[in-house]
Amino acid sequence: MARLTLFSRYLPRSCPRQVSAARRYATASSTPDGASQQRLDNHVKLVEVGARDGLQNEKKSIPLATKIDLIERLAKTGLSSIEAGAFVSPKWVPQMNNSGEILEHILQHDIPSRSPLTFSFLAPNLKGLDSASAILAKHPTAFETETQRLASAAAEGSSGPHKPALEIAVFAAATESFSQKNLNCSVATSLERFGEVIRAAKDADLRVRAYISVVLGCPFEGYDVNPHRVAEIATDFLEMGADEIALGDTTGMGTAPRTKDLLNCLRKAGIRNEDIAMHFHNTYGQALVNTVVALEHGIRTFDSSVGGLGGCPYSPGASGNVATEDMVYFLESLGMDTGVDLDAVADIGAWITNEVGKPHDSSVGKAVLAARLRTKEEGKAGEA
Ligand SMILES: CC(C)(COP(=O)([O-])OP(=O)([O-])OC[C@H]1O[C@@H](n2cnc3c(N)ncnc32)[C@H](O)[C@@H]1OP(=O)([O-])[O-])[C@@H](O)C(=O)NCCC(=O)NCCSC(=O)C[C@@](C)(O)CC(=O)[O-]
Repeated sequence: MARLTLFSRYLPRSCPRQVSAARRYATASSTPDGASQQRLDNHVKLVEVGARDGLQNEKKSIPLATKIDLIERLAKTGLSSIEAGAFVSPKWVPQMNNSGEILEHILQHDIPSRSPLTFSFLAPNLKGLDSASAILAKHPTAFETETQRLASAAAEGSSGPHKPALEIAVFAAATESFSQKNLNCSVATSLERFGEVIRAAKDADLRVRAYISVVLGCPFEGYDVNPHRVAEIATDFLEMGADEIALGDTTGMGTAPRTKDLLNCLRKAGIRNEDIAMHFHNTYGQALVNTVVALEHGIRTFDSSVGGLGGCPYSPGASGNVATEDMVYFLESLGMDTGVDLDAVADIGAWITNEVGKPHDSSVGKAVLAARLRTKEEGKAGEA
């Protein structure tokens, strides 16, 4: 395993309060015998969120064909988890309005990929889950349930074509102000609704991801987000049956010391690293530094967005998620294995940012493409 010592001398502040140690939950990341499935070695799982988080704020309607093309291109790069859409109110997020057609497409076509795929869709309430479930019901054998996905993953040498697995994602906030703006309700009300969604999704044997937004800074309440509140919400989600907690640094306000503090708080609350994913936005350019902190802590699942697509409607000037290209290059330079083809992702980043008319926001992506062009030109000059 790669040795990461950059922040090993950093001493976190003490965590003054813990959530009840008596709380109990078992997530689907546990095998029946209790052994953790996640390999805490040098493998890092990247969750590609460009097609949902990356595109949801675009004002101009992006054609369905472009979204499907993006998802299919990403699937060929070695990325195994792809967030593909959101069953949210079209009045709130019009760009996600054709998520049902995207799900239909995924279920009706064999999407070529290097590894078994999981596609994730957001659902803010039972109405959203019902819309997704109605489509799944039309194609009951076209996808793997969570039980089937775990069995396939456990099967030695399982190769050949795989049906995709489906995941439902719910999303609460760590602050009341953000919850009101994003979900039009309090955190407590949102958790009640998400409890219903999670129960129904688990009854349908679907994997559930639970986001908590603004964990390291809120556009309305500032930097001082209470890490204990984050730990409480994460614990609530796990008790409801969520399989994974995705910690959203929505505004990119997170810093290395506060990332460390937050993760220590979650650890003291009994939340396991293998149940946590980090979702960093790069607005302040801190995403890779915070990634090192999380890696040192033992986290091995990170979200990213091809080309650095994205933004936050409530954070003026917010840039997108950390770019997938930057994450692949950075993680592999540390000796970690992502399984993702950097060249292929760099091509997709250039293509989709051009399609959407956004600046290409991946330093690594641009550098890879420039280096490739230079090599080609030198080759031509050599031949002449
Ligand atoms: C939660 C609500 C619906 C409440 O919105 P509301 O207005 O309070 O709810 P409502 O129940 O009064 O519904 C309003 C209208 O929306 C419809 N509606 C209601 N639900 C649905 C649904 N599921 N699908 C389709 N339509 C729906 C409903 O039928 C109704 O239509 P009308 O009767 O007026 O014609 C709304 O606030 C909403 O959709 N919010 C989602 C906002 C969103 O998608 N934000 C972005 C995702 S979160 C994120 O990006 C952060 C993350 C995850 O990336 C991590 C990070 O970076 O932090």
